[in-house]
Amino acid sequence: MIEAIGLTKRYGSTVAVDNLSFTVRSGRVTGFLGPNGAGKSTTMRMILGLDRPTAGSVLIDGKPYQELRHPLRTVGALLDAKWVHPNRSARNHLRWMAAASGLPAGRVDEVLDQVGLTSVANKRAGGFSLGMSQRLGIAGALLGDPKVLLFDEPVNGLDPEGILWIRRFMQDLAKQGRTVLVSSHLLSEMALTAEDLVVIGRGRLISQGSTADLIGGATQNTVLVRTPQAQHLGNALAHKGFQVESKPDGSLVVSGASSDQVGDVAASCGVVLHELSPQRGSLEEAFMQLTGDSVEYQSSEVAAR
Ligand SMILES: Nc1ncnc2c1ncn2[C@@H]1O[C@H](COP(=O)(O)OP(=O)(O)OP(=O)(O)O)[C@@H](O)[C@H]1O
Repeated sequence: MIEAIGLTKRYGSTVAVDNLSFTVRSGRVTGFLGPNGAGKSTTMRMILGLDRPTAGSVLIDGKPYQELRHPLRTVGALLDAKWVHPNRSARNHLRWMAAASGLPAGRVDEVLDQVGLTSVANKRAGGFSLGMSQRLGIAGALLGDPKVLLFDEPVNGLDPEGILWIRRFMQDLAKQGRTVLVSSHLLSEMALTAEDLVVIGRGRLISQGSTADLIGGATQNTVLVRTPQAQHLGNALAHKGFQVESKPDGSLVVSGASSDQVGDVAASCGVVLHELSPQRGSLEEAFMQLTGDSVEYQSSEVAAR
């Protein structure tokens, strides 16, 4: 578990992280979201003891990083996948990491296997594709078999296959009971990967909770209906107090009603339905709704909305 309590970081007059409190539970993937400059990387660095909070604290399994008895066996991180010696092989890079951290060399081949790099273990890491570099970075994070894992933008620049691999891998790590915190700009990807979300803006907490609740709370669910008797059904729904919008293609979008309610109204007035589908809001919509005022540099078009 990760617990931030009143976490604050100032760089001169810039408040990068501002009295931030949140909890990241074990056994789930938690997405860490926020507009550019929101303070995600700074928060991750403070979790890892790489930056000292100006005020407040952040605890890993109840302790600040500096007080962990076996830090690398407790928490692993992928912050920058290109952080390798280009001429070292993947295996030697990990051997060097293991030796520097007092971890058993036997872990190296295990983690190479875990991330699917065994066949290229003796190849120069400098020649690796971005996807392979990310896998190597993840292997490094796993060396100490930690219960807590942090990934900063792990899917940036990856192709769909690489993105899918990382998604499944993170979900598997969480299923093993680990705490997995992952920051990403790819919201649709986060909606699929993360069960919980922590959303920040301008260094402050905007929202935290389950992905489903966050999307449900910040967006409106509607029901799309297609029927050859649109006018008749539209009138009946409006009569029931539901809000109905007619689309140019003749379909109806009903707000304030469940698909069951719309179906019941249709049946009660003998209307034939060709489609009845609940429309859920997306994480993109929820994110824009939640972070609208927290974007550091906004285009005038967005700002004017
Ligand atoms: N070492 C530093 N010195 C001064 N200001 C900093 C430093 N590190 C971060 N900042 C500032 O703190 C704020 C938060 O930055 P941070 O990189 O944590 O945000 P982020 O959410 O990770 O952004 P992005 O999504 O763009 O990576 C920004 O205004 C940034 O300019």
